[in-house]
Amino acid sequence: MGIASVVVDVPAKQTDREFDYSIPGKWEHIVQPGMRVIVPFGPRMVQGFITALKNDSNVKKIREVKEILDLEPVLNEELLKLGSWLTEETMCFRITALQAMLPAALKAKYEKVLRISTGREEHLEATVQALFKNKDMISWKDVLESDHAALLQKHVRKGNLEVMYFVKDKLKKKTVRVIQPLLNKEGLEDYAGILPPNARKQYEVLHHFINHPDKIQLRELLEDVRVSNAVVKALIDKGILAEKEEEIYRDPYENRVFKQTEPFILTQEQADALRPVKKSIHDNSHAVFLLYGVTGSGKTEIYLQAIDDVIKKGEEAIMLVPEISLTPQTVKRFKERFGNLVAVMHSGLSIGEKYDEWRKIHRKEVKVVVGARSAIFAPFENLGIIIIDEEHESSYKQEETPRYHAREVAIERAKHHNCPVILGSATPALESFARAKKNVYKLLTLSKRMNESKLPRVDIVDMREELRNGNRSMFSKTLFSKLTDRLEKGEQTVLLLNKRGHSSFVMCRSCGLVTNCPNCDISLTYHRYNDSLKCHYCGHEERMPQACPECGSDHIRFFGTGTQKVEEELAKILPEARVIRMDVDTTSKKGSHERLLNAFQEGHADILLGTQMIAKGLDFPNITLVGVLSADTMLHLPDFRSSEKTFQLLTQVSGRAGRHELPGEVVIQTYTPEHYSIELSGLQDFDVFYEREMYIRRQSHYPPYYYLALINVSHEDLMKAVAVTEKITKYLTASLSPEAIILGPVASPISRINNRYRYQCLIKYKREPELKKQLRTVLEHYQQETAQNLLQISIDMNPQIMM
Ligand SMILES: Nc1ncnc2c1ncn2[C@@H]1O[C@H](COP(=O)(O)OP(=O)(O)OP(=O)(O)O)[C@@H](O)[C@H]1O
Ligand SMILES: [Zn+2]
Ligand SMILES: [Zn+2]
Repeated sequence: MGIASVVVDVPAKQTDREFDYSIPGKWEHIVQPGMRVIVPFGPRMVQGFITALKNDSNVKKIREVKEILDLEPVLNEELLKLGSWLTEETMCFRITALQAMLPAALKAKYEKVLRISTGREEHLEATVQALFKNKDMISWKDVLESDHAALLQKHVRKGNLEVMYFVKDKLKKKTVRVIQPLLNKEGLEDYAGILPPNARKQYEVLHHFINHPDKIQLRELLEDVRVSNAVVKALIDKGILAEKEEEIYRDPYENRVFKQTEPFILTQEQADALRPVKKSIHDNSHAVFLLYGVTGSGKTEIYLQAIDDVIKKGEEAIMLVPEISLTPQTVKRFKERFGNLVAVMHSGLSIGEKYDEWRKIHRKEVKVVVGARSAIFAPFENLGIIIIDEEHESSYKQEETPRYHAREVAIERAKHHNCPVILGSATPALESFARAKKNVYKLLTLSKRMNESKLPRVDIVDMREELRNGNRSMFSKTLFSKLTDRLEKGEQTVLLLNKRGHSSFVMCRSCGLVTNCPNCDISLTYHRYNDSLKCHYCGHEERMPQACPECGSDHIRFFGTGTQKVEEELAKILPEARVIRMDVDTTSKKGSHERLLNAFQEGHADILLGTQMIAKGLDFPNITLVGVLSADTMLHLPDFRSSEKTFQLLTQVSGRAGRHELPGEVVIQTYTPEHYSIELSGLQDFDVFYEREMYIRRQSHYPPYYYLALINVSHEDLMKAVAVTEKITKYLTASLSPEAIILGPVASPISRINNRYRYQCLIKYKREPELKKQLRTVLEHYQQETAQNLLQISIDMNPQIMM
C-alpha cells in the first residue's frame, strides 16, 4: 500500500511534523512528494504537502488522502529540503516554510480548473477529449472524479493541459478610460496653431499627442501633462480627441517590444571582477562574491554578462533587486538583453499575474527571474547563479514568519546547486563587508565610475546656521541657488525627502500635545487628501481636530515636511520649475511609477521630488544635482543600524548625479553636520565609514561582532507581558553560556500596538550551539497560551528592525 507523509496546514506545535496517510489506488501512481493534498485531520479536512512516499506505516488506523490538489509537484525535492532548513533556521513551523515558497494563488482557495492549452487539442486522445465534452476546461472536481488521472497528468507534463486558478480579480474584467487623438500629427499641429493664447493647457495636451500619437489612459494623461479633466473634455467636445473604455492587460509587458541590447565591452576593472565569477560558473563550484562597486560603476553589466554565461550553459538565474528599485528601468535592462527568457516578480502584480510568472518558471519557459525578495524561491531546477543587487537593503529580510533573509536563502540554494552567488552594492552591509575582509566572501571591487566620470562633489549645509542667518525656508541658500542654476541650464535635479520616522505628526503649538494613537504608543500621521490622522500600525483613523483636545487652542497643526508640502513650497519659490512628485501617494496606482520616471527621463520635468524610492537605480544622464532636504531623520531611530542606513541612503542618492558626461553635485542639508555618517557620506568614503562603524559595533557588542536574537512578547495585560519576558530572560541566562549577553526585559521601542503591550529580550552571542534548542523549549513551554493568542511570542534570529 502506498503511504504519503504529509505536513498539514495546522500551524501549531503539536502538528509540526509529518502524518501518514494511505493513497487511494487510482492515484497511487500519480502522487509524488511536493504535491498538495486534502486530508482528514481530526474532524476537519485540511490542506497539506506530501513530503515523502513510503510503503508502510506503523499508524494503526490509517486514514486516506481525500483529494489531490496537483498533478505535478509544486515544490521540487530541493525546495522541500530548503523548507526544512528554513524551519530550522528561522524557528517557524514546517507548513509556514513550505507555504512561503509558493505564489499566493496556490495558498488560498481559488476556483481551480484544468484547461486545454491553446492549440493543443489535437494532442489529446479521444478518452481525454470526451472528458472535456467540447469545452476547453473542466473543473477540478471532474478531475478528481475521473478515472484517467494518470493520463491527465501525462498531458500536464507535456504542456497540453494546464491547471489554472481563477482568482477574483481575474474574473472581473477591469476597464479604464483611454484618450486618443482623432487627428494626425499635422492636424494636431494646425489646430494647436489656431488656439487662442489663453488656452495654454489645451495646447499642452495637443503637444503631448503631437509627440506621442498613441492612445493613453485618461488618468495618466492628466498626471503627465498636469491638466484638469475639463481641459481634456473641451478637446473631446471639439472632436479633436476621443474617449473610450478599454480593458486592462494582464501582463504589463505583454505588448511591449524590447530592442535587444548587446553586451558592452567591459572595462579592465569589470573584466577583472567578472573573471572569477565566470570561473565559478564553469567549474560548477559554489562561492559567494561581494561585488563592491561605487555607484555608476557598471555592476549591472557584470550581472548581465554573468547571467548570459549561465544561460548559454543551459542553466538558470535568479536576480533579486529591492522592491522599491524594481523599477521599469531595471526590468527593461534585463528584458532588453534576454527578451522572453525573463520572468518578473514583484508585489505590484496581481495574484493572477504572479501565478503566471511562477508558471513560466515552473514549466521552464524562462531562464531568468528578476524579482523582489520572495523570488528567491523560484522553482528553478538547474540554478547557475543567484545575484542580489543592493544587498544591504533591509527589505531582503522578511518581517513576518518565516523571518528569513534572502541572502542566507540564496547561499543555501547556491550550495545545493554548486553555483556562485553575487552580492552587489556600493554600500555593502557591514556584516557582508566584514565577511569579505575575512575571505568568507570573495571581494570584487569596482572603484571607478564608467568613463572615469567623477563621483559628485558634496556640500553639507548646516541648517541651524541657515536659521541663525534668518532663512526659515526648507531650502538652504546653497541649494536654492544651485536649483536656479540647473533650471537656467535645463539640467535636472533629484530632491530627496528622507521620510522615515515621525515625519508628519500633529502637535499643538500652545501646549505641545502630540496626537497619539489611542491603541498604540506612537504618534498619528497626518494625511492631507482626506484631512485625517492615521496610525500606521493598527489602522486607526480619525479626523484632524480643529482645536487641541487638551487645551482648546486652535494653533494645532502638523509638523515635519511631507513631499506635498515641499512641492507647495517649490511652487512658491520656483514657480517656473516643473516638478514630478514620487511618493506612496502618487505611485500607488499600477504603472504610475513607470510613467512618472519616463516623464522625468523624457525631460517633462526639471525636478524629481520624492522619498526613499527615488534614491536607487536611476540612471539618467541629465541629472546633475541631488539635494537631500533632511539628512538626519533616520539618525534618531532607536536602532543600532541607524548610522549605517543613513550613510547608505545618502551615498545611494548622491550616486544619481553626474553618472554620464555632465558632472554632478550634491547638497545635503542637515541639523547634525558633525555626525560621522553624514560627514563621511559627504566624502563618499565607505572604507572610512566601515572602520569607524566597526569600532562602535565592537564597543557595543553588535553585529558583525555578535549575532542577535530578539524575542518579542506581547499581551493585553502589561503585567503579564513583563512577567513572561522576565521569566524567559531568566531561563536563557541560566541555560546559555556566560559569554552570551542577555538584555531584558525592556519595553519595545514601540511599547504598545493595537492595545497589546510589547516587551522584549535581546540576546547577543558569538557561539551558542544550544540557543535554538533552548528557544524552542521556551516556545513549547508557552504553547498553550500562544495557541489561544492571548500571549504572543515571536523570535527573530538576526533581526533587522529592533522595534
Ligand atoms: N562596459 C561598459 N561600457 C560602456 N558603458 C557601460 C559599461 N558598463 C556599464 N555601462 C553603462 O554605465 C552606466 C552605469 O552602469 P550601471 O547602472 O550598471 O552601474 P551600477 O554600478 O549598477 O550603478 P548603481 O549601483 O549606482 O545603480 C549605465 O548607463 C551602463 O549602461
Ligand atoms: Zn494644546
Ligand atoms: Zn494604532
